[in-house]
Amino acid sequence: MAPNPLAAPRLVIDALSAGYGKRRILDGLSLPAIEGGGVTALIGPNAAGKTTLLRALAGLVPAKGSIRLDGTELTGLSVAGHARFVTYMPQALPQRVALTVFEATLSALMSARDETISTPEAHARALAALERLGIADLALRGLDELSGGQRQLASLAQSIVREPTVLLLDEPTSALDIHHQLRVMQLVEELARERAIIVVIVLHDIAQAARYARRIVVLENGAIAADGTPHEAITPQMLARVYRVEARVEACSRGFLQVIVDRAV
Ligand SMILES: Nc1ncnc2c1ncn2[C@@H]1O[C@H](COP(=O)(O)OP(=O)(O)OP(=O)(O)O)[C@@H](O)[C@H]1O
Repeated sequence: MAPNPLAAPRLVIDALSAGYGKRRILDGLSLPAIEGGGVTALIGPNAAGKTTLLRALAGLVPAKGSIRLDGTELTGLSVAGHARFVTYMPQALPQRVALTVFEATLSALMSARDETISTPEAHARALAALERLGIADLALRGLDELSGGQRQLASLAQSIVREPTVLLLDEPTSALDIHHQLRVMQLVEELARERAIIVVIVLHDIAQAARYARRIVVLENGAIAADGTPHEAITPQMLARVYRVEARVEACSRGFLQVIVDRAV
């Protein structure tokens, strides 16, 4: 059964195991449904398994167990089968290929669609994606001529233009200055609400995760260490246990949650 486009989609992960060769990184991981309409941030220390989880959701590492998007079981589908529903933006910046930013965005759109789409409409959508990210001025520049941050924005344009039901973003702001970090986070949050899609985003900036995500999932050693609203998940106790830092969690004058780290322990 195809996902119902009228209702916010639900992604249910049940007893998911995934890894590399014989090495299991996720071992029977289950999560209450991730719902569309808001951002879910996936945080946790280095090597916790965050990328592995996103890659398993995108069908890019072998996985056992169940990943259900509404009525559709994703495990067992081919990479192309996953791509009908899920778009994954990897942490590594895209290869230096000889396409312009516009051509790469257009090509990402065309490769994601089952049905045909008229050329003017495809062009309009590609341009709209670049405009939303504030990089329309880069449309005719070659991908191989861009700075690291510009390449990250171009890569993000290729992900959002596909209009997936599930958007998985692995540290999409790691190369960006503070203006572009906030711009991207605002856009991602708007897209989740406007299109009622599922967005799962891996972030290392805990305060940014708290500000833009509706739900925070903390991963540690391939298992869930905390899961809830930012206030529920981000606590001094969690930071001490999972990140091994002594930290205070306080609201700033505008009510945004701040993490003040005093020392590593
Ligand atoms: N291609 C691979 N082959 C073998 N092991 C891998 C591979 N990719 C990752 N791993 C291992 O899987 C574990 C989890 O890695 P993963 O990249 O999922 O962590 P992460 O939470 O995303 O980390 P980081 O925050 O450092 O990016 C690590 O121990 C890592 O060494």
